[in-house]
Amino acid sequence: MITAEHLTRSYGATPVVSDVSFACAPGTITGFLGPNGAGKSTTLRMITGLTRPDRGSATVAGTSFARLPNPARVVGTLLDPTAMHSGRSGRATLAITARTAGVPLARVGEALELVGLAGPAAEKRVGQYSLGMRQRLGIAQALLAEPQALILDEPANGLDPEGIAWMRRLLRDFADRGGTVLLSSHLLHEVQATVDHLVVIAGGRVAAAGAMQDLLATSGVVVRAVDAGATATLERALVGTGAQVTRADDGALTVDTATGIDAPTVGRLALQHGIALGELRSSDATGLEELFFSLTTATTASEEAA
Ligand SMILES: Nc1ncnc2c1ncn2[C@@H]1O[C@H](COP(=O)(O)OP(=O)(O)OP(=O)(O)O)[C@@H](O)[C@H]1O
Repeated sequence: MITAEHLTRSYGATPVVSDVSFACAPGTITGFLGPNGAGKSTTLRMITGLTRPDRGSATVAGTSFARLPNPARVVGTLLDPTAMHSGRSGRATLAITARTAGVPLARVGEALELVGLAGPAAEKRVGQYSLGMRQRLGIAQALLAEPQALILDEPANGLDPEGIAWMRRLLRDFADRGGTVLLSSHLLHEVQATVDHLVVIAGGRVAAAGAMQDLLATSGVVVRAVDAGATATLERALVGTGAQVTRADDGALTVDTATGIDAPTVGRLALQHGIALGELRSSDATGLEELFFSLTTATTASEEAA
């Protein structure tokens, strides 16, 4: 189990992470999703004891990271693959980690095999590795001491599609054996097929969280007026029916179908108000994309207004 409770951090006067709380259960993969600069790395660094929160706390397996006697055996982390010593080989890098964590050296070969870096690649210096190879080595390092949890910051960075599919299988297998996975990404399509749960962060705050299926269910009908000036009228009319409406920067309104409103109802309402529609569709096909987009832009807009 990984928990974050009210994690809050500012740099100078700028709040970077504000009151972020969530929990990741064993046997699941949680995606921590947000645009660049949303506060993902800062949150993961607070969970892993690298950055001190101004407020709030985090635990892994019931204990704060700093109090874990041998953290590598409890939680494998991949936070910055470019921070590895470039003069050492992949094998030597893992051997040092193994010694530090008290893991038998035989495990190094197994881990290299597991991430597809066995053979000549293992003997190359890390400085000669591509970003994808560094990510694989970082994942080997995280898995080396056979932890029960994994915290990975943008693990798909630099991986090709085959690499992303490989990582997906590896993480699913880890979770199926009871492990807890928390991984961050700024790309929705990267995590969409991988994770069971999502925590969406925007502007340092949790914008949405829950099971993937539940989050998909909160998407609905997307409607857009031809004349941008009519958007506010349309939004008011929709809200007047009790619908929940989110407005994106480009004027598209997403109407939550959970409140019972459907596309024909939205169309009729627009007609009653004399509003010509340029777009009216169900957002099912790209539901999560709409959700991610609307949540992140909505949060940004509300912050600007504050
Ligand atoms: N040590 C620091 N000092 C000052 N500002 C920082 C520091 N670390 C992060 N920030 C700022 O905090 C904000 C959030 O950064 P963070 O790296 O947590 O975001 P992120 O969601 O991981 O983004 P990305 O996807 O680009 O890595 C950014 O505006 C960043 O510039």
